[in-house]
This record gives sequence, structure tokens and C-alpha cells, in this order.
Amino acid sequence: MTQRSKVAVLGGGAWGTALAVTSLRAGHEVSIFARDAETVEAINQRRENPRYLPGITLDAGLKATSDVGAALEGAECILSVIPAQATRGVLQEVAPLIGADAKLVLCAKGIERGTGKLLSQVVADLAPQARVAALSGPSFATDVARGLPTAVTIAAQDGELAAELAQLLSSSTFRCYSSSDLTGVELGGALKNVLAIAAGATAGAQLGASAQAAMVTRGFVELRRVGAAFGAQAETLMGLSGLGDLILSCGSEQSRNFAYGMALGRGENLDGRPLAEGAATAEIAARIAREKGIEAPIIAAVDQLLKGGITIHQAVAALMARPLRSEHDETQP
Ligand SMILES: NC(=O)C1=CN([C@@H]2O[C@H](COP(=O)(O)OP(=O)(O)OC[C@H]3O[C@@H](n4cnc5c(N)ncnc54)[C@H](OP(=O)(O)O)[C@@H]3O)[C@@H](O)[C@H]2O)C=CC1
Ligand SMILES: O=C(CO)COP(=O)(O)O
Repeated sequence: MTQRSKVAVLGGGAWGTALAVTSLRAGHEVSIFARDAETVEAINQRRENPRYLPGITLDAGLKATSDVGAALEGAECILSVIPAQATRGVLQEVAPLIGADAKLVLCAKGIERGTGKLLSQVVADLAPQARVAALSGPSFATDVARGLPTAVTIAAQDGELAAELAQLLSSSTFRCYSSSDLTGVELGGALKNVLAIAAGATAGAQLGASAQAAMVTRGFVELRRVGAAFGAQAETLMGLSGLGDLILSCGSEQSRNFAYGMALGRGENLDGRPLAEGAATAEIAARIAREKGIEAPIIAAVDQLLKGGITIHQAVAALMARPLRSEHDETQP
């Protein structure tokens, strides 16, 4: 085990709470910032987070506060676990509280809708003093909170920082690999959510397991094309934050993105559903692909589906009618 540090977690949702628990298990002092007073009280008084992790008893020693300054005070490592589209707003508020040497680990999976920026670019805008990294990979919050074995990747442009963080956050049930491909790890996590919606919609419309497998495989081709255009390494996308997370999220209703897609495929009302980051990322991912001339028909179809422009049956019919081609088209990046 590494030296005991203070880890601050921004966000008292499912993933923030699970990462707080795992940080505690890695031997650190942990403080969660949650804006919701009831969540703070439930974590501190009853060792539970019934809104986001119902039925799970949290480890003793976890602390939560609605005072972000108190949560961040003395923290050597800050985990940002605020949904992607709210990350800028929260960082704007907390940036002055982040020290020059603080390690800031982005744990949300998304691309900023308004700007097309990865979250590390949002940090560069607002808290350039922070040493930024991203944590991503196949990991359901409930599995992690329950202490089931999980592996993720932590990436930073500075490979030594990534390795340091992997050491800091790993425990006997939470294995962190390190990487210097920050862009690849961020993109893998953000785009798999869009593809999980596509897979879920295919399942919801009862188009069959074969169609679902084709959707995921060809979706992965699009993920790799977008990754290549951003300079991501192909091996990164074949790893935990890419293929690994696709395997998890495109085949299980435990994934909120997959479940959201299922509801979409069944034609159900989508109001009031739990967070599905892919719904926010789809439009900007489709726009980025269009602007960069990247062929990404599945990502575009998810965007259209979410906007109500087409049905899943129309989307699949259009995908099936595309011109036949080599599976490995070298004309695409
Ligand atoms: N759940 C999972 O299994 C995993 C999730 N992730 C990623 O982690 C990110 C967060 O997901 P998750 O924790 O599950 O989401 P949840 O919906 O469970 O929780 C979101 C949390 O963020 C808080 N929040 C939202 N907006 C703000 C804001 N403006 N200021 C302060 N707090 C805010 C919410 O507070 P409030 O309750 O007050 O609204 C809530 O505590 C997503 O990007 C997701 O893709 C990654 C891996 C696994
Ligand atoms: O990212 C996740 C697992 O790795 C969680 O997926 P969902 O947000 O779709 O539930």
C-alpha cells in the first residue's frame, strides 16, 4: 500500500461514492463533496447513499460534506465525478481552491456538448495549475462499491503521474493500469456511452443478438476512427477504456446508457430516467465526425434517434442499405 493521502471526491452520486469507498480501501482519508444535504447526512450518519447506491452499506470512515472548501482542504488527489456537462460549472467554482500540485483525476465520461472539448481541455481552461489525469474503464459503481474485482485505466500526458495515481488508487479489488494516452482514455469512455445507447436501442427493438453484435462491432470501428482523428493510440482503444467498457456497457441493462437505449428502442417515454451521458455526447460526437469528415453512421444515427428524427427500424434499415465495402476500409483514418 502507498502512503496515506487525502483524497477529495467531487460528486456524491453513484460513481463518486463508489470511488470514495475504493479510495478508502486503498488506505486514504477521503472526503466527498455532495451538494445534496440529505446525501451528506445519509453517508455520515447511516453509511449509505440510498438515492444512488441503494442497498449498499458503505465502509466505515467515509466522510461527506456540502462544503466544497472543506472537502478540498489538504487534498493531494481530487477525483472529479460530476457529470460531464456539469463539470465546467463546478470547476469554475472550485478552481481557485485547487493547489498548484494537486492531482485532478477526471472520472466522468463525456465530451462537453457546447464546445466539443474533452474534460481535460475544460480543466486546461479553468484550472491549468492542476496535474490532470483521467480514470476510465469497465466499472459499474455498484460492483466497485461492493468490492467486486475491477480494472480501470488511469491516464495522464505525464506517464509518471499516471503511474503514481495508479499506485495511489489501487487496492486488492480495484486494479488501476496506467497510460500516457490521455486523449485515448477520455475518448474511449465518452464514445462507448453513445454506442451503448445504439446497442440498447437495437435490443429494445428486438432486432436480435446478431444485430446487436454487429452494431457494437461497427460502432467500435467508428470509435477508433474518431480516436485516430484525435491522435489517440489504437492500443488504448483496444484496452479497458474502449473495447473493455464496450463489452460491459453494450451488453448489460445495468448500464444506464444501454437501458436508456432500450427504452428508446421500445418507444418508451425517456423523461426522468437516470443519467445517461451518451445522450449528451451523441450530438457533439456526430458533429465532430461530420466536421472532421469521419464516416460515423452509427453515431449519427444515435444522434438522430435521440432527436426523434428517425426510428430505430429506419436507422437500421439505412445502415443495412449503405454501399457494400471492404470491412477494413483504408480510405478512412
Ligand atoms: N455509475 C457508474 O457506474 C459509473 C459512472 N461513471 C461516470 O461518472 C460520472 C458521474 O456518474 P454517476 O456518479 O454515476 O452519476 P449520478 O447521477 O449517480 O450522480 C451525479 C452526481 O453529480 C452531482 N452533480 C450533478 N451536477 C452537479 C453540480 N452542478 N454541482 C455539484 N454536484 C453535481 C449530483 O448531485 P445531486 O444528487 O445533488 O443532483 C450527483 O451527486 C458520469 O460521467 C458517468 O458516466 C463512470 C464509471 C461508472
Ligand atoms: O461507465 C460505466 C461502466 O464502465 C457505467 O455505465 P453507465 O453510465 O451506462 O451506467
